[in-house]
Amino acid sequence: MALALSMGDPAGIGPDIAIGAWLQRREADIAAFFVIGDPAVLRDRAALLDVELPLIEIEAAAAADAHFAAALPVLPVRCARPARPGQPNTDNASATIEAIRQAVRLTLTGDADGVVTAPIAKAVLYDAGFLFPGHTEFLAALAAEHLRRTVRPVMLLVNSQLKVAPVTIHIPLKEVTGQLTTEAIVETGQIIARELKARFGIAAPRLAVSGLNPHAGESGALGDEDGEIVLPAVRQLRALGVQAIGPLPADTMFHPEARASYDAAVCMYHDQALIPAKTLGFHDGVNATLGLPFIRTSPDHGTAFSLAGSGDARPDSLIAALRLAGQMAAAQSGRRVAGDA
Ligand SMILES: NC(=O)C1=CN([C@@H]2O[C@H](COP(=O)(O)OP(=O)(O)OC[C@H]3O[C@@H](n4cnc5c(N)ncnc54)[C@H](O)[C@@H]3O)[C@@H](O)[C@H]2O)C=CC1
Ligand SMILES: NCC(=O)COP(=O)(O)O
Repeated sequence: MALALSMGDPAGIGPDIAIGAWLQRREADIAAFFVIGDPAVLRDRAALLDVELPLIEIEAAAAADAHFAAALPVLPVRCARPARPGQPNTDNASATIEAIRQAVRLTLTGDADGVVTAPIAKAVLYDAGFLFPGHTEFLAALAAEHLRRTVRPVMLLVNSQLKVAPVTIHIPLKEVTGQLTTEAIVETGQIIARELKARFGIAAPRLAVSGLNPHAGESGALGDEDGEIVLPAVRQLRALGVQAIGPLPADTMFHPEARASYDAAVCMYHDQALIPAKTLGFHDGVNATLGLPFIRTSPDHGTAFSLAGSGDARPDSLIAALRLAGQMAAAQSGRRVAGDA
């Protein structure tokens, strides 16, 4: 079986990095994957990049494995309009979304090993009526439909230096305090601890939980949430058998000695988690969604419209995402795939 790679915004660097990852498939030792997207966009982008791209249109995911060594397999989802690099078009939003849907469907039916997503431009999809803040929340909704229960997705950023997850995800900063609850922190911590064991082979995961306010509230002088919301969550996690410490001041929990004391950091909001993640490992960074009934990884960067078709978009983060998805699939099934140590 192969991994399903949704094409992302066709005007962004998704096509460039998909081509780049396939061209490096041997030296990068990545598991087989197929793109769900528009073959014409990939052909045009390869021509613009001046690279030779053998591409094969497939009718079913099952055909991907057999072709992957010789050609980039593509399960067609065609764009409504020609994709112009760097010029996103809301008319193509439905193809972007359909590619994600198909990747999830094929993974849930067992026809693909996992979902890997190339970047979407959120504002472009919002303009086309997309109701979810990002992939993470959309994938959770698809998972909830499948499982017939609510699903809490956890956005785990992974690079060689750090694993870190925000509890609240894509919400305005002014709404963080209202949405941050002890229950949300506990659920997030439990999901991380469970999946670090199951998917990352960490037998006894240690979590470091950040505070919300400067200096984790400075004993309440700089905010009540650390004592009233975060501390009870850390205590509950410990009572549930999860090794957790905190609330820690977020500004001093990411230096090398601090990072050595935990396996994953749990932060209270998006930038508190993503700034250290992207600063410490932008090009080897992967965004993995935990808490889903399927594997999902993604490069940690966005659509980088100004780089589309330029030849300057590095495929490294996508390669890291494909490798991690391959390793997670192997851990899930107990078999070895490319990318294992
Ligand atoms: N998983 C996803 O679908 C994600 C989507 N986005 C979306 O991407 C759009 C653009 O977001 P930005 O904040 O500008 O972030 P961005 O990651 O697209 O770009 C940030 C900077 O990094 C550079 N960069 C990004 N990827 C690169 C690569 N592979 N090689 C070399 N340089 C690279 C860009 O040129 C830019 O200077 C937004 O609409 C955002 O919502 C952002 C992050 C993740
Ligand atoms: N900042 C990370 C990001 O935007 C990724 O979001 P998602 O589309 O993977 O939910």
